[in-house]
Amino acid sequence: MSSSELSYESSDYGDGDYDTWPTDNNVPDFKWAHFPILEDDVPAKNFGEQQGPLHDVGKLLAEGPQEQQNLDKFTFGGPADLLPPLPGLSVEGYGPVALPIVRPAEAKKLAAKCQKAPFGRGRDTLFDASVRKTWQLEPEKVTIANQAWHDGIAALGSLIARKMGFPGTPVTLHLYKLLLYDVGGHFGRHRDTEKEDGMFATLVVQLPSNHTGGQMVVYKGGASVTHDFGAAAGTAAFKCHYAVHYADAEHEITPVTEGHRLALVYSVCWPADRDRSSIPSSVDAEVRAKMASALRQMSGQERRFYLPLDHEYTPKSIAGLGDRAFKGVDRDRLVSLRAANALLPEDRRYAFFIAKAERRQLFWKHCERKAWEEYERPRIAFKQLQDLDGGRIIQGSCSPASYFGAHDILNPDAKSLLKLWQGHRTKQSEDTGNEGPAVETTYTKYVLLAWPARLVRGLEVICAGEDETLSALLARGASDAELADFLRVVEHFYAALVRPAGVTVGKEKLRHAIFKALWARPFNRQLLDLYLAIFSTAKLLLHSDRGWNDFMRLTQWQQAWPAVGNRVLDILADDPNVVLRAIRAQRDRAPEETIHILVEALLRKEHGLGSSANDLDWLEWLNWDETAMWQVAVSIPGSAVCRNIVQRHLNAADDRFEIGPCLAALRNCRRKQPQQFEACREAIRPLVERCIAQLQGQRAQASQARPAQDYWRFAATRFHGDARVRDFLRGPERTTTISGFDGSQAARYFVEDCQVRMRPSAAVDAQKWKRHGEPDFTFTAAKEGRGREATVTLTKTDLYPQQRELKRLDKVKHLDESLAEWGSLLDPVTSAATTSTDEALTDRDADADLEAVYEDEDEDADGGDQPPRGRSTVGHDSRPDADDPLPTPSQLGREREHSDEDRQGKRIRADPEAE
Ligand SMILES: O=C(O)CCC(=O)C(=O)O
Ligand SMILES: [Fe+2]
Repeated sequence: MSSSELSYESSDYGDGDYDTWPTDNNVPDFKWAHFPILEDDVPAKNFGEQQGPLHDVGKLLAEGPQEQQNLDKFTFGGPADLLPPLPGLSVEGYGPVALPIVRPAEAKKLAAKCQKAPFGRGRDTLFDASVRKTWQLEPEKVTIANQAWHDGIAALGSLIARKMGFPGTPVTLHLYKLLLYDVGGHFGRHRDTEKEDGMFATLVVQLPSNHTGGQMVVYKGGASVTHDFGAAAGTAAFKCHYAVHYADAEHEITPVTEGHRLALVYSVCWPADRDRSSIPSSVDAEVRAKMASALRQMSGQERRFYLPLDHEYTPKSIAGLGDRAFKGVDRDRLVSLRAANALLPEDRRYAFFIAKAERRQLFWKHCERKAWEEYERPRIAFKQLQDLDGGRIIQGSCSPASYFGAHDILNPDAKSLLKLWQGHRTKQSEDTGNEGPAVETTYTKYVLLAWPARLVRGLEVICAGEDETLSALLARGASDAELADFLRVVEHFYAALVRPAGVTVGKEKLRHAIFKALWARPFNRQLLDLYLAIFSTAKLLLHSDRGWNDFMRLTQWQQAWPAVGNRVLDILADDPNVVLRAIRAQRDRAPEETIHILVEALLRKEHGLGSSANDLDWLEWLNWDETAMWQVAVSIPGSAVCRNIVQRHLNAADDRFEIGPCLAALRNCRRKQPQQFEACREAIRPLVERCIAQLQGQRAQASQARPAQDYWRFAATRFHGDARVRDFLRGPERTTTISGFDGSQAARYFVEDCQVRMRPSAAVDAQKWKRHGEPDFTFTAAKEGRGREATVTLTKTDLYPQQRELKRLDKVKHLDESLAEWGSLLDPVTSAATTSTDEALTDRDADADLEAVYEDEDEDADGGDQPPRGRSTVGHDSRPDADDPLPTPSQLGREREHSDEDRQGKRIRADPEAE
């Protein structure tokens, strides 16, 4: 908006009974008078729909027939040829008035019969000669004797109707005041009050007058029109002249500089019984049909839209008359829209409402830059919704504005944003202390709202407020059916609006109130389903502690949970992050079952937790480990969690997984929840079977004795001394003789070196092997001969191959035991009965099973003189004992802090080839 447009202030002046917007915000403007805010305007091409049905409707409305362009001649006038020059005017207590008045004494006498004319500001009636200076007389004190005058006035009514674009409409003219101006008489810029129902314009008839000045200037937007009442033509003294302007047009009467001016003011009104359907639509049938098809399309998409009205209206006229107060293009557009709407099938029609729209924007003065700046984006609100004839008000103080998108504005004239909103403006100033002064500007303007008729119940709920509607329903003991009806509306609007935007707060209060209401009444599946349809994301359900508590109540609700539990889990599974966050925040105070349920939700979805490598991170983040997962998994009835974890491991490409925690959990389950054991075992079976198959493979390999020809091959030898010795140790020969020494001394050193590298103490004492690490060779070295003839004879000893064989047998035994145990867990007969085996097995460390992985030292020929590594270094201490009560998540979390390092080595591979 340009500053010139903004800098004019509509003064709230009018007649004594001036009717204005509620003016509580209207602070006198001494300090803020001309704050130079330059709000950036937005051209029509940058907002609203640019292509699509609403845009089409706008274009069709703008197209209209040509005369529509003239409809809005907001003011017109000229010589009143339809009126006789002499009305036969007489005034009570004065008698006939001779026109024009020329003698000051007469004027004075007439003025004595009149009152000083007041003007209104806000709700007050004031006298202030600097604003208005004229004499006025009530119509009751005026008589007009000339019948031709009355006929002329009636004819003028028809002319006005025609000029304003509704030919044939019998508008009526009511004499409102007689006005007399002396030298200096004037009336500052103002808008007229709509003095009576149906008044939409003002007609001024200036009686033959002998004066200069006293012209009427009518403003609209940035433009103005001046009516000089015959001054230029020199006819003022001999004829009547008239001017008509819409009631909302601002106008002023310039000061009379000479002589006297006498005028009659008429209110121009719609006929009292005006029937809306009698107003002809100015669009032809073809345009109407096109418009109908665009409306139909929009209504099918449940689109809402609004049309900012072009004219200004007072609350009184809108409240009293509804759309009958509409003027010019507003009236015509509404007629067209309604005509097109009427062509639609009933369930596709729009319902139209008039609403008072407010566009508020806060500006503040930047202290340093000394400039006014936009403080925040403008806020729009629609208030005081009423249907077109004003008969039905939609109650409530909530604005449905957020249910209209940025594209839902109908802008037939392609006005810029600020032009569109230009209307009544109020300002409220605030001192915000250090931040400097702030000014809130509010543009107020009536709009036509279009809302799909079949969804009007939704509009009612939105306007009344969901919370308020619910409390009202509950307060009057609404039935389940009524509650369901309400929930359906909320579902329709709220869910559709909020869910895509991901809004989580705001309606949390409503969610809680609804849940409380459902909880308080006997279980009703339909209501609960609606509740879940509205709050259908993990965020919406678990938002805040209150959300969590309600969720817990739901899980413990005996009839409800079995009915809707699955659905809830599915909802939660869609947003694992939210669930994880909730678990983390709540687990110290939540009952274990609730945590279990949430974990189950996490594991439920194919793409939920458990389907990617990140999942392990999630668990880490949760401070949960595999053991805890299994503990939870097997303890959940139905063991859906088990199936999920199992599936996750079966799917994992690298089949990296720990069977230990799984078996421990399974054993625990057999002891603690025998009734559930069967289901868990079946869930876990595929995984255990796969492990058994792997163990069997390992056992098959381990059970094969070494072929005789390989007996003296110490294939894994890592001997870092002389390469000849290493090659000998790795080879099939038992003895070899090495020669070519520089002398006896060199041969002796050679022998010593061999002995050192063999770590003789370990080599001779098998019992110490475990402690010092197992050597991967045993041999003796002996020197023979002297001088350059000296040789060293190396002889492999039996100790190493024997230990190797013992270890192999041990491994076979170990694998047999594991296989027996795992088999027993899968075998229905033994697993159901044998508690003794059970005890024995549970005492054993489950992870020892995995140490039995076949160590094929032949493969293991890398460097380094470390003893062969033990395969599995699982941190046994870190894992809760299988016989302990199921650990709570918090226990697990605490425990984890101490056992991170242990756990590093915990994930091992069941597949020996992969190591
Ligand atoms: O004096 C006139 O012509 C009109 C005065 C006027 O604007 C009013 O009474 O509201
Ligand atoms: Fe006026």
